[in-house]
Amino acid sequence: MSGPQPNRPSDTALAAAAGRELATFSRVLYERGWMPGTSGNLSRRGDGARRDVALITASGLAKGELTADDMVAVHAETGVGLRPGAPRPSAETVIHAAIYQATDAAAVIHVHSPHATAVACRYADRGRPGTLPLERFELLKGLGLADPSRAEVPVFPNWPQVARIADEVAEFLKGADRPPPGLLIADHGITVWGASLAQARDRLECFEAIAQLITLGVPPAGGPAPRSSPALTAPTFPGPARAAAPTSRNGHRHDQHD
Ligand SMILES: CSC[C@@H](O)[C@@H](O)C(=O)COP(=O)(O)O
Ligand SMILES: [Zn+2]
Repeated sequence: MSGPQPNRPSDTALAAAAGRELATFSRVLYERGWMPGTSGNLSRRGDGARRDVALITASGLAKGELTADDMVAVHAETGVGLRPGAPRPSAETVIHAAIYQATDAAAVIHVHSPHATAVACRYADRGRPGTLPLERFELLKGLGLADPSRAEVPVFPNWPQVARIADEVAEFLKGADRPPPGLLIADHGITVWGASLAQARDRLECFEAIAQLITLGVPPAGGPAPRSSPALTAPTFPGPARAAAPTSRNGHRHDQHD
């Protein structure tokens, strides 16, 4: 994004390219089922001299059908629209702005992916922000953490006033020492950031895959999963090389070690 401050992203070739990139990522995430209805929003911050500007998806549109003209230029760190009368920016622009203000992020993605949303519902500390500790998961290495063995993922209440969520996000990020690049909103979804849309998307995939394991019964932290967890009972495969393991009356398989 260079040249005069864009009123619409199509005002400059670079802004149009950024708008197309946002539309492409949005369509792919929509097609995964992570942006049902008109949910979800994406933004990308300008480079260099254009760092004060971010392009964000317009509010209330089907996120699988966006074009570059459906992106709105806002002030990156306040979320204030740069052109009155332009399409309305995402209702959650202030959350993106809080992240741009407190981190080095150049892209932010918010989706309602099912597993992250389920985990956000289950681990919410009702009425106040909390954190969900994550340990052990190999995919923590995909989050760019200083210490990939552990992350404390914040979980925020889904206040009806988005500005209140944004204030709590800003407060958390201000006080956190190298926080993970993602946050959960109870009963709502997940927001993830990175140095590019591709990096934010990769991190989002890692968060969602970890959340899927948690919804399958893997404890988020604190040692290995209990052997008795029904969702984690190992499948048995028939074959001549190994006799079937004896089974106790409660149906649990006794492992044989040879
Ligand atoms: C389909 S309602 C979902 C919205 O309330 C919101 O959570 C959301 O993700 C999309 O808001 P938007 O203003 O379109 O960016
Ligand atoms: Zn949302």
